[in-house]
Amino acid sequence: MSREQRDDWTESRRGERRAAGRAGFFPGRPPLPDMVPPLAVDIDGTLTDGAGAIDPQIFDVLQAWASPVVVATGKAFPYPVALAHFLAIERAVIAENGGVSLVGDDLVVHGDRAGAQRVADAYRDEGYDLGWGGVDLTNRWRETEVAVSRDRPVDPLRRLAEAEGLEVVDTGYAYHVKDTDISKGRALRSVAERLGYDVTDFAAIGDSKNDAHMFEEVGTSYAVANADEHALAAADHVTDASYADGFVEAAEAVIERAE
Ligand SMILES: O=C(O)COP(=O)(O)O
Ligand SMILES: [Mg+2]
Repeated sequence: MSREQRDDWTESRRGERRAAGRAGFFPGRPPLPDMVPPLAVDIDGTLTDGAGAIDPQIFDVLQAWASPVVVATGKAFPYPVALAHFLAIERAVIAENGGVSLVGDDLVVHGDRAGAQRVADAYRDEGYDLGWGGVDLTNRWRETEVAVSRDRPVDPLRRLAEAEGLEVVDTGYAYHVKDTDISKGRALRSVAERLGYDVTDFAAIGDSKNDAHMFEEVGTSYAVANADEHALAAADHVTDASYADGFVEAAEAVIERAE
């Protein structure tokens, strides 16, 4: 299959799924309206269940969503790209807490890894490892930051990060050593423009501190019930349900407001 054929196939699949979604063909789901806001959605703690696995119920919602869906995560770039690919939704992703963003073939790296790498090297020199075991798939593909397991000491990490003018963000899944001016919110402003929207057109759904900047930028934001204090404080709304159940609840609330 040539690239053009693949892209045509993806476009037609996306059209079929959206048509199915709008016709209410998905189990137990009313038809989705044509005009819904573009959606920015976090992965860990939002599209997952309590054990960290992607919850299949999110597939129908994201595939049928009639406006762009931006997957915005603290994870390294390959993770959201793979999720968008296998969902056959457009490639509009934010990775590394806003350090990298992609819209179609337009890839922007908003930072660099050098400072965070110096922090990681100094942390190791003090006798701490990053906590990911053998092959470090958490950091292997990172270009703008370094993530450390939450079961490792955070005080020396914060001290070393501050000495480099960097910050440590605890997402509930990892400690991220990153530039202070990089965020999902700043990257979403860029992605929205590249998609032809204003960032305030978006609805955003997330669960932790690294989503708070995004919540402050968008038109309406939802924290799922399992969110941390930072996300709960920054969100316009909080769902009753947790994890992916909370995501579906928030998505349905966005739809209701759009009708
Ligand atoms: O990688 C993390 O620490 C959290 O990832 P998330 O932004 O998708 O929740
Ligand atoms: Mg999260």
